Amino acid sequence: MSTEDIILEKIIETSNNNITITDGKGVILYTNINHWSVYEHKPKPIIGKSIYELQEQGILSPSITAIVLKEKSPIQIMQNTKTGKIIMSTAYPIFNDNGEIIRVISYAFDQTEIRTLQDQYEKLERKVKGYQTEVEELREKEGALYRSKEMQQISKTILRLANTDATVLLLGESGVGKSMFARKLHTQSNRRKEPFIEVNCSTIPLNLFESEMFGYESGSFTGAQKNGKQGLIEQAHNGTLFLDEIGELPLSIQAKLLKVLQEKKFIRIGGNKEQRVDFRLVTATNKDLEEMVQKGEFRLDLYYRLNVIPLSIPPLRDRKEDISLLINHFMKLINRKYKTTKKLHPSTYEILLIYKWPGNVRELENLVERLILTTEETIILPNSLPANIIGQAKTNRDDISLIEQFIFREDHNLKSVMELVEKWMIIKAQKQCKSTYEMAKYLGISQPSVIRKLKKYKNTAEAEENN
Ligand SMILES: Nc1ncnc2c1ncn2[C@@H]1O[C@H](COP(=O)(O)OP(=O)(O)OP(=O)(O)O)[C@@H](O)[C@H]1O
Repeated sequence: MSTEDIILEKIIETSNNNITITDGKGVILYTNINHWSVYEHKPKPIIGKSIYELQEQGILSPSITAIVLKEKSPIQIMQNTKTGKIIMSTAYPIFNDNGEIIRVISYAFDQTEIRTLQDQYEKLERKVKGYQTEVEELREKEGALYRSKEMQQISKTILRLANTDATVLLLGESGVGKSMFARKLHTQSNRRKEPFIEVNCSTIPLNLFESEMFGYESGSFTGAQKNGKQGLIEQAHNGTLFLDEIGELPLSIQAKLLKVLQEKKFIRIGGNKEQRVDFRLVTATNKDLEEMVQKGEFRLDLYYRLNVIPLSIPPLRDRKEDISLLINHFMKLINRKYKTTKKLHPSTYEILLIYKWPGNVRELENLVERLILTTEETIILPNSLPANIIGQAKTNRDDISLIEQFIFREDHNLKSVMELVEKWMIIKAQKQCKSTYEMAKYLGISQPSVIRKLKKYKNTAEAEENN
C-alpha cells in the first residue's frame, strides 16, 4: 500500500460517518466497516463487493453510488435502511480526463437520533402552542384588563393578598369587576386546585338560605333530599367561599355566618355533629355596609370580620384610560365569538369614550355584543347606539376636555386628531366671541378662514346628528 492509501484508509476509518469509495463500476475499494451497522445488523467484510449486489440483497435500497454512476453528478438522498435507521447520504463522482467516472465517494450520516429528537421537538412545540393559545384564551376570559393607575394598584394588591388567607371585602358599583377579582384571588392562591364557591346572596330565597348555606341531614324537612345535602360552606372546604352581594344576607344568617367564621365549625340542619371547615372568605357588595350597620340592617360584628381588607374598585367613568382598552378587547373577543369582522366608526368610538357607563364593564361588554349582533353593516355607525347613550354623549361632549379626548382614543391618526383640535378651538372661540371677526382675531387666522371652518364643522356636526 502506498503512503496515500494508508492515509486515506486512516481518514475513512476514523471518520464518524460511513465513507465508501467505489471504482467506476461500483466495486467497493475502501469503507469503514464499523459504520455499516446502520445497513446491516452484523456487517460482513465487503471490500471488493459490488454495490449492485448489495442493492439486490436489499442492504442498500437504493444505493446512492448506483444513482451517481447513472446520473453522472453529485447526489444527496435520505435512505431508510433495513435496520430502521434514517440516513442522509451524499455521493460525488470523480472523472478522468476522458470524462469517465473512475471513483464514487459517498458519505452516509445517521440522522435517526436527530430525526427522533426533531419529531419530539415538533410534537412538543405543537403542544406548547396549544397550551399558549389556551392560556391566552383563559387570560382573556379571566384576566382583568386595565391601564389606569388605580387598577394597576388594585391588581398588585390582589396578587400580594392572594396567597394569604386574609378576608377581603371588594367594594364598588355593579359591573366594575368585583367577581372577577374574587376569582383572581382564588386562582392566584395556594387553594387554586380546591373549590371556588360563588354565592350570590341576592338570588337565594329567604326560606332556603339556611339550608343552602349549611346543608341538611336526611329527612330534616319536607322536600329535603333523601340523603341530605352538602351546604355551600361545606362545599368550599379547603377552597374559597365568595359571597357576592353580601349586603343582601338576611340578619338571621348573618349571625350564623359570624359563628362559622369565628369557630371554623358548622352543623348541618337537622344534624348534631359539628364539622370543621377551612375556607378563605371573600365578599363583595355595591352597598354602603357602614350605613347599613347604622340603620341596623347589618351586624357590626360581622362587618368588622368582613372588612379586614377592603378594596374599592373605581367605576369605569373614573378610569377613562381603561374604556378604550376594554372596547377593543370586547370587540375582538365578540367578533371572534360570532366569526364577524365588525368595526366601530370613529364617531361611535368617540361617543363610547365619553359615555359615563353607569353599568360599568358589564354594560360595556353587553353593549358591544348587542352592537355586533344587531348591526347589519360592517362599520357600526352612531345611529346604532341606544338613544340614552347618544343623548348623554351630547351633553358630555362639551364638558370633556380636549386632552382627555385624545388620551382616551386609540385613534392616533394625525389628521383626525388635528381636526379634533381645530374643531374644539372653533367651538371655544365661538363661545367666547361675538362675531366672526372677533373669532379670527382670537384664533389668529383670517375671517374667511373662520367662515370656512365654521361651515366645515357645522356640516360634520349635522352629519353626526343625522347618524
Ligand atoms: N378589567 C376588566 N377586564 C376585563 N373584563 C372585565 C374587567 N372588569 C370587569 N370585566 C367583565 O365585566 C363583567 C362584569 O364583571 P363582574 O361580574 O366581575 O362585576 P361585579 O362588580 O362583580 O358586578 P356585580 O356587583 O353586579 O356582581 C364580567 O364579564 C367581567 O369578566
